[in-house]
Amino acid sequence: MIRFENVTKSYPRSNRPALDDVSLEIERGQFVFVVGPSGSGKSTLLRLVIREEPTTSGSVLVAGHDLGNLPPRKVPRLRRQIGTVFQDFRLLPNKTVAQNVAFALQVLGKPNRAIRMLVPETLELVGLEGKGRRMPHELSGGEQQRVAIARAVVNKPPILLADEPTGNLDPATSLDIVKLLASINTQHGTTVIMATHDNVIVDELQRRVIELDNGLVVRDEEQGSYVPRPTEVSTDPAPSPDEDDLWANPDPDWTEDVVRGDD
Ligand SMILES: Nc1ncnc2c1ncn2[C@@H]1O[C@H](COP(=O)(O)OP(=O)(O)OP(=O)(O)O)[C@@H](O)[C@H]1O
Repeated sequence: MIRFENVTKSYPRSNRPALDDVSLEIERGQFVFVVGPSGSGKSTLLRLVIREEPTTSGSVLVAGHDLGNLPPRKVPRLRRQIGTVFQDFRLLPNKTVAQNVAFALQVLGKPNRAIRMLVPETLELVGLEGKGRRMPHELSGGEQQRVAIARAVVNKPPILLADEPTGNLDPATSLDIVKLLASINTQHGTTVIMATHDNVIVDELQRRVIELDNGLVVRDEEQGSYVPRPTEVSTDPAPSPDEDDLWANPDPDWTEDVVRGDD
């Protein structure tokens, strides 16, 4: 379903590639942890899957489509197949929980009848039944992340990307959130790729683990754990959070496309 063929990604003004000749394949319905120290390339790997960034060399294929050959007008269609969840929730602060989730369907031009059915169904899936009228600031961090997950999956995308989704949560809440992602994976067959530093979670879930170090895949195990190596923390600054904020900076092509309802 997702294939990286000898993918190298170099950012301008960087003295080493963020991903260096990475080849891997993720089957439909898999749950995969991408682990590694800060700066090892985890977020870059996810960004390439939604074509937020082009590769420098090599190919990324999603459902058989080489993203390097995807015309810009088809990028919105790709992104509709991929839900995204981030560390910082990215909820719309002035909308209720239900409105946050509904908004993801409204921008896709879904009819109100479908929205009225899908929103409560999805809030129940993430354990937020009865909380649809709350505002985001009236929720705990774990609940806010559940809203973000509901928003990401309400359109039933086949792929869900989660970039450090537990980074702002305490250990018990983190485990609950990852168990929710795992249940979405098993119940709905959603392919889940989760970037994380959290070795406790990785050890608990015992799923496939792809470990990156300095842009290289150093380990790929079907059922693995993760032992972080404290000496390998990168000194490069992390990218600013706004750079990959799909919600704050929607791709103009994407917005136009969804407003037209172009399929
Ligand atoms: N937009 C960018 N411009 C320049 N360099 C970047 C950009 N984004 C990432 N990098 C660099 O690419 C490398 C990999 O970064 P990436 O964010 O993919 O790592 P990561 O493993 O997700 O890190 P973290 O766990 O801290 O989020 C780092 O050296 C980083 O500084």
